[in-house]
Amino acid sequence: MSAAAMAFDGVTKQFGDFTAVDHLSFAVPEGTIFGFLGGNGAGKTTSLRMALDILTPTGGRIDVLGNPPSRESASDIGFLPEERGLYKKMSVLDTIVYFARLKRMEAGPAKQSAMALLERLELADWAKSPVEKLSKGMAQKVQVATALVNSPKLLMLDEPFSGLDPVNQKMLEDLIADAAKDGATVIFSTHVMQHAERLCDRLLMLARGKKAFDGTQDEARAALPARLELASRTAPDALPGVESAEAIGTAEDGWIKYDVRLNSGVTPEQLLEHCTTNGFGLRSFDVQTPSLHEVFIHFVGANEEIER
Ligand SMILES: Nc1ncnc2c1ncn2[C@@H]1O[C@H](COP(=O)(O)OP(=O)(O)OP(=O)(O)O)[C@@H](O)[C@H]1O
Repeated sequence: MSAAAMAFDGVTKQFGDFTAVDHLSFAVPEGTIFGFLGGNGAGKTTSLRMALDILTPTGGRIDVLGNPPSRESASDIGFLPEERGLYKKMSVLDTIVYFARLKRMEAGPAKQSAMALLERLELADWAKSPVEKLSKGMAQKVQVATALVNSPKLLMLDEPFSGLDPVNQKMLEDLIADAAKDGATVIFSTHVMQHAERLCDRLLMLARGKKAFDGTQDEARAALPARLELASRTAPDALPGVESAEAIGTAEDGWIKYDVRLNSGVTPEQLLEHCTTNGFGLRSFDVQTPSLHEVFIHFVGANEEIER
């Protein structure tokens, strides 16, 4: 694995008696898109704030771009906070340039980069307008631009999709994917599985401050018992490795469709091989890939608030 852009090692954060982040360890490999997934109050924002040196951990160690969290690294990091806020009277372009200058960009390149982002975000016509004239979603896109303007090595986006309509969500997904293609490491928090499903190389699932899962999407899916749909003449429930088989419909000529769940650790390939070797007639055999939502429920539980 390549070097880590961020690593937590046994990190805990307590607010009084309440433990918001509980002995959390994970690493974000450089150049990946990494999703922080968890329901409300899971500890996502608290973790990002510790990585940005806004909050100090109660215990454990954090490494960001090879150093402990510090304001010194600010120019290498782009951050979209959960609470959005910009100077209302400042123009859209000046706002983005202001943030670029804070990150030590020269005036010329700052303006160029800001305009390129505004074009990309379809906000170029608003460059001279004060921020207060923008809709909430448009203002959020401007704030995304302030995080991206200096092409930071590490992007941390806290709930970047919330408040955006589907067209703008897609625009932001493309922007995130392109930033990663250009070499940035992107960490974003969300409780909407679809964005994570489309974007993330790796995931961290949090439940009440504790790590519930950390790894790739494939690894997460592989941990779930396999499910498949098959059509056979005989019920498949007695086949080895089958946990349950529910008839879900009849195909022509007496073939019956079944929704089959396998025992943990049994693969669909093993079942198929058994059927072939033992002459168990099959008309169809379709492996069902679990959605990230199902994966989340498996690791974190159905009681956590989450959107599909
Ligand atoms: N400054 C604080 N003082 C006391 N408790 C806090 C503070 N900040 C966060 N918490 C608590 O820590 C827990 C984790 O909060 P956090 O904001 O990190 O969750 P989150 O995963 O980002 O949730 P959400 O999706 O709702 O934003 C919550 O129970 C929250 O009430």
